[in-house]
Amino acid sequence: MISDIKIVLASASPRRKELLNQVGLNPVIEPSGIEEIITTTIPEEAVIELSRQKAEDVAKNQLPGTVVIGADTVVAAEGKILGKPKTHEEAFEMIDSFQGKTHNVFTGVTLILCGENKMTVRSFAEQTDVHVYPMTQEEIRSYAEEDEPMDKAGAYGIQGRFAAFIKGIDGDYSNVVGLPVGRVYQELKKICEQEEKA
Ligand SMILES: Cc1cn([C@H]2C[C@H](O)[C@@H](COP(=O)(O)OP(=O)(O)OP(=O)(O)O)O2)c(=O)[nH]c1=O
Repeated sequence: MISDIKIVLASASPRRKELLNQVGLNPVIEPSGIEEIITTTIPEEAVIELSRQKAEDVAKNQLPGTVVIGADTVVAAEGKILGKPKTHEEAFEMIDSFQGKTHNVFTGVTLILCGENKMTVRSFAEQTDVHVYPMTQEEIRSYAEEDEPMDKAGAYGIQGRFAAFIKGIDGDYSNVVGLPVGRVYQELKKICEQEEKA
């Protein structure tokens, strides 16, 4: 049964843990220590690569039967990949680049089932399109000066005050918050079924 699997979440993001808790899963938290360096201009590839690095880093230390989950989220807007802003000024520029427009949020997820001698690895990327209302320069300035944007890809939190500027989305909401939890649950179910057959 899915509730019997030991799940290790290779992430420091409180949102990812909460999303797993929401569907009845209680992961152990072990953030990876990798440095996040993006080496491709294709967002789907970037998030898959980073999610895999995070999961592999943590999977090295696990007992057989454990499933490690790694994830990474970026925003793709106007042909650029946006991670977390380093300064409030950068947060301003990121938001200004997509206000009044539609951008894409990608979360890459890697699940690793640790075995006696081998690791079974599954990765995927999920896309959600986010439509943002036009914002005044003052609205952007005031939001970008807060703490809320600073630990988030694209410099906003759809689950926070930035909801005031969200016109709508196409795709999975939880994917924007950092983990497409429905798809993760379904993948975990498949792993469970395979384990039961083996
Ligand atoms: C776009 C968007 C992103 N985010 C968050 C999700 C991710 O936590 C974060 C992107 O950073 P990530 O590098 O994907 O994750 P993280 O640094 O928080 O955690 P770890 O690397 O340890 O796994 O942005 C929101 O919470 N709301 C949003 O609307």
